[in-house]
Amino acid sequence: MKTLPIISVAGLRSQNPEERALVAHQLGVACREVGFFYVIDHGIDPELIKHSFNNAKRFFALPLADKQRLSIKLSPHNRGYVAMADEKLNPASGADMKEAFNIGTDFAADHPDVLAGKPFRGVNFWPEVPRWREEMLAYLDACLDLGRLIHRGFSIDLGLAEDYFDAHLSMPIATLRMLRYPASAGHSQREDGGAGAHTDYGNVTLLATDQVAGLQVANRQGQWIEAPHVPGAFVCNIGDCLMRWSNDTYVSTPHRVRPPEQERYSMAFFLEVNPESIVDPRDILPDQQPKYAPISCSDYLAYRLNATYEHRTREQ
Ligand SMILES: O=C(O)CCC(=O)C(=O)O
Ligand SMILES: [Fe+2]
Repeated sequence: MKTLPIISVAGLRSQNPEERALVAHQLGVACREVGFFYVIDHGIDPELIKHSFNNAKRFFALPLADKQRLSIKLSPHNRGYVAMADEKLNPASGADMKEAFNIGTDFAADHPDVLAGKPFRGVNFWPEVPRWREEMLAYLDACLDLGRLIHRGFSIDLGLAEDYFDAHLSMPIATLRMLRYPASAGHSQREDGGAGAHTDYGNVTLLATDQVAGLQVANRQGQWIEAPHVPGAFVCNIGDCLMRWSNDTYVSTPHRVRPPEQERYSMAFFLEVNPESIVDPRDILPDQQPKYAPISCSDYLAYRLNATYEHRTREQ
């Protein structure tokens, strides 16, 4: 495998079940074989994507002190700013030369789940940039709709009721992460210096990239292949939670970002399911011997994030 498959998901919106089944089959093959594919004909307005990239740039251009005031270290709910070299996606390797900003499903400070301190139910941090909040929430919502649609394809492929995941995606943990990788100008020694090799934690990730190369994906032979920018496409990949839920039927695949020649921006939308959803392989594949014990989505995600960020587990 030298290139990633490109899948048009328009057929998932068809009234005709055969057209939906055809796309579901293509998704299923990709999810079993590589866990990575490009999604085209996704229906998200290119203007919205363009505005979102511009907003990400406007955020990263703020003075460091303004960004640090929104630090992820102030949020137990995985929201906020991650400074340059503050994250190691592969702890065995070095620090990632990138900065990031996370927003999630938007909750008011007086929402009952926020007041109750439920995991991942927290307020977002907002930069003081005009129209920023509205536009980024519109983009997050559009990604969420697309994520739900793709899950319909997974359900068909896995032989489940077509709406199987709908109940698990009614109020999911959804994170939009803007990323900026500085230009290395050929100086970096490490191939994984932008982002260390890792698998994603949730169900699916929808990644929008700019035109600067950098993302690499491991193929089954353990070789790193380039995942170049494909105009108008999202890079979509399976995360560990869906791999676990599907008893390893679908695979989450390691990927990394090499230090780009020029400054590079990307936006990753990570979709998990509802925090209280129980991820149990027996529910998806009742005839198989389960390889994993049941776990709630929020417990699984907290366990994975705690391994990535020291600040989450450090004694206060
Ligand atoms: O920026 C990219 O191309 C990939 C980012 C990524 O893999 C991640 O944030 O999980
Ligand atoms: Fe990733």
